[in-house]
Amino acid sequence: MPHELPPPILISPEGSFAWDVFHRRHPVLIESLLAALPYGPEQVRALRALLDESLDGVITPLADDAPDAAQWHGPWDRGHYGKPWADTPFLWAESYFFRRILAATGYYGGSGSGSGWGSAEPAWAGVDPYQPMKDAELADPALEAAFAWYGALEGAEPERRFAALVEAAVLGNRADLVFQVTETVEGYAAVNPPLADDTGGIRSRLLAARGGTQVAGPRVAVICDNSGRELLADLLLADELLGPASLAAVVELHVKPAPYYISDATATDFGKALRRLRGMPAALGAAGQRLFAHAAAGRLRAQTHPFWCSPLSFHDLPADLRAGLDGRFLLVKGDLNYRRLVGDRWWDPTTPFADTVRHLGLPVAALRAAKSDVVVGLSRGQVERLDKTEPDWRLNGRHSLVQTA
Ligand SMILES: O=P(O)(O)OC[C@H]1O[C@](O)(CO)[C@@H](O)[C@@H]1O
Repeated sequence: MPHELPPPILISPEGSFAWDVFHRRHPVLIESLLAALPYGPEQVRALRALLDESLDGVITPLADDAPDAAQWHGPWDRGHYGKPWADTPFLWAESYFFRRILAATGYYGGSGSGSGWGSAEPAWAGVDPYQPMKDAELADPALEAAFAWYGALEGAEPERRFAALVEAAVLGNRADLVFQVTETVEGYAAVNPPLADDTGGIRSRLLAARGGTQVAGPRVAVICDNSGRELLADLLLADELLGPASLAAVVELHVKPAPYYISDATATDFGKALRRLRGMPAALGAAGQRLFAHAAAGRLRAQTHPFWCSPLSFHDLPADLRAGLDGRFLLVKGDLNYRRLVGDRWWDPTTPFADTVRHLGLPVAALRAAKSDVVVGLSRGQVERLDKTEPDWRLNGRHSLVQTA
């Protein structure tokens, strides 16, 4: 049944999760950026000015000569420039904040004054401000032990392998670096069973999509979220999809065209993660080798599109991207992508998942640890119990969802 879209989540009121992200998480984030790379006075000033502006100022547009000004001043403009940040939809404002970090650090060249383009001080151009944090996560020697379970899957039934790999891809989403700016991720053992678990449904849809050929499944488009631990798990899932069960003919990893939300995966991160995996021992390293071969054969592809760094929900997919996704099975990873998939709105959590993704017109699965207010597809009983026993259940990252439609 079609639902009217509920109201969007705004940054205000004070005390809401979105308010907390801007007023508690972002100040810590800006300090971490300043501590991570030796920025000069221009970048330091610009980062601090951005923070001040976002806490109680009005939204300044990008300079007209910013490389993506045409998008931000065109189809992505929702009339928020010149208005107070506090009155702005959370999704738009948070995404724009991350774009403005790139302007402030000079990622697109420029002085860091907020324009981000065309000045004579290009030293930080192309430098990912989050690279030190991403590199530290990928260099962690504990990763081998954290993925040791993978070796034990050898010889396991295909259903069990698939379920374990989906679970790892969901659990990997807990480890994102935005969340860790202010929250702690406990050991995986502390996680609850998923609030919704349609892992079996995903597998049967992929099998069904093989149709009469029985040779290979559909093209699967993974709308990636974080690099590091999450991307390693996603790569192992991709290997499984391309493996003997032939659940996918091709896996496209849709990564971000630029650094975004701290740990979001770019093509650089894809390369680094796959190299890290290939360097691991035994079954993990073998999976890395296979994935390199799949990449060379065109069965594993990293793809990107400017829209993945836009401040909009998937209701606004541009025509060229929508056409490029046609015929794909979408695997949508993570919390931010979930917000963009169903819409960053005050959904009644008992709204059926299928109703919220119908706008896409594509088969889709969402794999996500809950870290924001948006949630759909639960039963009234679940919601009442959680509201009573664990008031921050939507936000604390201890609950996950595996949903498909
Ligand atoms: O990496 P993910 O899973 O998209 O999570 C991003 C995090 O940042 C947020 O956008 C809030 O800052 C939440 O949605 C979530 O806590």
